[in-house]
Amino acid sequence: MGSQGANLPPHVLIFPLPIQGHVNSMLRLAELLCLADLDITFIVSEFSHNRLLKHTSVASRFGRYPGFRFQSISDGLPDDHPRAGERVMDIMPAIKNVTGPLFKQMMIEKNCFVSPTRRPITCIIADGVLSFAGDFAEEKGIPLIYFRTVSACSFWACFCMPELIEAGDIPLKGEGMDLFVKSVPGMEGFLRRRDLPGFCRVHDINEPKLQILKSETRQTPRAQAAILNTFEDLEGPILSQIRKYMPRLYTIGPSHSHLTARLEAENIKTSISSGSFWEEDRSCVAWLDSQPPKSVIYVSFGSITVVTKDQLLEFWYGLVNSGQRFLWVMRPDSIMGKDGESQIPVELQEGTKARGYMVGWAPQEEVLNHSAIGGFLTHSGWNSTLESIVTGVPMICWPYFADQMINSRFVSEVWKIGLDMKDTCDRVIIEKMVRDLMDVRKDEFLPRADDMAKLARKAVNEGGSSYCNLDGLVEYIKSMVV
Ligand SMILES: O=c1ccn([C@@H]2O[C@H](COP(=O)(O)OP(=O)(O)O[C@H]3O[C@H](CO)[C@@H](O)[C@H](O)[C@H]3O)[C@@H](O)[C@H]2O)c(=O)[nH]1
Ligand SMILES: C[C@H]1CC[C@@H]2C(C(=O)O)=CO[C@@H](O)[C@@H]21
Repeated sequence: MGSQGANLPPHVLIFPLPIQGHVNSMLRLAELLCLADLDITFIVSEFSHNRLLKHTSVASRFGRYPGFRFQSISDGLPDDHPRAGERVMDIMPAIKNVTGPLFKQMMIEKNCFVSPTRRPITCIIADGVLSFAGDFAEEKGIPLIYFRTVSACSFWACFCMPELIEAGDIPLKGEGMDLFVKSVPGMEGFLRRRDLPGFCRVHDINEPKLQILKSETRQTPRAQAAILNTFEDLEGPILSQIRKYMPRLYTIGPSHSHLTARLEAENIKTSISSGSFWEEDRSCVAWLDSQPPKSVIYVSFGSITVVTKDQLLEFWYGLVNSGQRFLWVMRPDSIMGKDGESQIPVELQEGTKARGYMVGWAPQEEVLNHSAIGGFLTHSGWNSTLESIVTGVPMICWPYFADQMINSRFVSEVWKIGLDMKDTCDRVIIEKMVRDLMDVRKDEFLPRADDMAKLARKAVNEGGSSYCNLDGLVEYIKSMVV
């Protein structure tokens, strides 16, 4: 590198698993690093890139950072693959077998993205489930940091999978689901088998989803450092366990409010940018404007959940019969086996007209921030959980798969900011839980949710744990440049 090159900033390659929740949080990390004047190459699948360009302002959002570049790559799945429901797990072998070799070839052909104005990649920040990126980094001697986009509690339970297998807690055969699990240190006494990450719900330990998550998670410590989208006051005891294996662990979350705080501090005026793969229907904000404070329960199951028609009806009756107002996000691809318009019972049509509003995709952060929202019926995806925590909105959790199973247990039993409805889908239970959250027990949940929201905001503002950790991460990335 010539004398001018020596002044160039570090060049970080960021590589998320290309699904909504992961791309969202890695884009926020990318923007936080852009604000620290680092050069970024962001690897995104062609499928996700097209969605982002179509439905978001990502081009103008990152246009203000001259050091930021997108680089697209195939995710190994055909264009018409649903990338939702059970079939989302197809992305794991596809990305390893197809994207992995393409990535290696791209890095070699492009000389690690060197240019007259950019250093070759000085550090790779890869999604914690992309071990092939770690293999490449190790082979080429490039410093490696893993960013696992789920909760610390889910990461830690996955890390303990070998011990869980040894103890006979997995494979979960549908029996003894309420037995407490003893081999996840720090979670004794409240974690039941049914709360383990959904990947443990297999009949045979050789099933690929268990084996993939076990090996991807256990290889994390080979990275020089790890990043988690959480904060110390939320998951401190679990973070202490993880640090026994990975002492250089940066918690920088909640990343969405961290980004807002840093942009405000820099006086950069911007609207919330969600990185959505679907068109946001903003009409729901106008509807919320006309509702009383804390009167509406927001219902959304994220970007992957698929429900059967029977489950849909149970939710619908439960919501209508609760007598509460509701705003419901129903993604166009979220109903299993939808075949034309089926007849919607008249009482549901009337109940919805009177107190409900439905959209295909909402500006979720803005919705949760709205004064009319009093509760969130969620699938417990980690981004949704954090967005709810930051806004002090109590939750009813209906986890669908993966980390959601354990996140929901933490919401109800550890943080006590909501109710866990896992493994049931019954209109009577839904009606009761909605009434409890929004009315009967609201004075129990709201103050605790409010306290946690204050801690979250403290973490991401100047002097807070996530704020200081991000500064530490930037310094560490700078120190890696040779
Ligand atoms: O109408 C909507 C619904 C959702 N969102 C956003 O979409 C994201 C959804 O993320 P998340 O809640 O994490 O759910 P998933 O999309 O299901 O995310 C996947 O990725 C997460 C992070 O790794 C995991 O925690 C989840 O279990 C996994 O399903 C959030 O930022 C929401 O704000 C919207 O903007 N509008
Ligand atoms: C499709 C799933 C495979 C791994 C990811 C994950 C994780 O623990 O990192 C949880 O659920 C999904 O987001 C991903």
